[in-house]
Amino acid sequence: MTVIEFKDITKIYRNVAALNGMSFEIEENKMTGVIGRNGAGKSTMLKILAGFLKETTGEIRVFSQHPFNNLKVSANLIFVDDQMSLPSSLTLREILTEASNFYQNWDKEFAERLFDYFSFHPKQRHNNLSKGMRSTFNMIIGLASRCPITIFDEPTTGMDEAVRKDFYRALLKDYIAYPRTILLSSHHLHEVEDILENVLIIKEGKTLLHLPLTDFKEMAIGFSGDTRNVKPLISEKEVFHIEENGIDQMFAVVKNHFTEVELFEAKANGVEMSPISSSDLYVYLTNKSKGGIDDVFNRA
Ligand SMILES: Nc1ncnc2c1ncn2[C@@H]1O[C@H](COP(=O)(O)OP(=O)(O)OP(=O)(O)O)[C@@H](O)[C@H]1O
Repeated sequence: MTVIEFKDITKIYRNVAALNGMSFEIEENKMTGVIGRNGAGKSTMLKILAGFLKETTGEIRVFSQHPFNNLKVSANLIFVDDQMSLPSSLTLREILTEASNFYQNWDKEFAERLFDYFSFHPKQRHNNLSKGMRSTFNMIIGLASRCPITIFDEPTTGMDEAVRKDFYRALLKDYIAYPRTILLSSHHLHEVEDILENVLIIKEGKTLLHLPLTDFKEMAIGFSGDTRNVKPLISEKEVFHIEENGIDQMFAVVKNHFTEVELFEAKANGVEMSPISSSDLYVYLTNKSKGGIDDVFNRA
């Protein structure tokens, strides 16, 4: 069943177009990674979906309803990010108690176990926590609430390496035990790819790709070798990346629609083939059209 639908959504902030006609659908109880470079529009999209912001144009449905200021949506959705505002007058213990009253699927025992594991003190206050501890505490709320739609927007900001690993592990284990629709945004595909089922890649305010991660991992192939042999192989193919490697040598990353015979012939011509990791492919696909960092150093 589809729980989230975006149809041609735009969002204009004054004169900045953050979303440029974004469309996608999310099925119930899937874990989807929302991946994109800085400024791609991830947070804007997630905030529109959560009902915090209103789209400029387009059609959006969450549980078949328009999410902006919608009670059904807010009662069944949690949005976790590093700016999550929690009452500064309450202690962490009091915040957990309030959360247990608000979220109907709240798992008190699970929240307590996470709270102890991460060594929080019940009398600490949220606004006195370090950046990483705040993210960790917010993560506890996000997990223990077990909302039908759970959104984590860059949840690991400030967390150290060990806590990040614990977070992803806890998220995966809890999702397997209590399946729900989870959206997890990140700039770093490599960090989250082990736990995702689907990936939604956003570029310049639009959906670039939305597919199962396993398909994404097999989507591209790399060819390197003599330019005379590589070029004919990739002509009329979807090319994601090209590098010239010295004189008459090149490396190309292309969509993998090759037959066994084509690959056999390429190998016979001395072309080397390599798998492309999903994080490398993501970087190639989301590179800016203006060229690379080297161009900054090349004065005309
Ligand atoms: N409140 C705002 N007012 C004006 N422009 C905004 C506002 N919020 C976001 N933008 C702009 O909209 C675009 C998309 O921003 P958004 O925060 O959604 O991207 P993002 O993919 O989440 O980025 P990051 O990964 O850096 O957090 C950017 O150009 C940003 O500058």
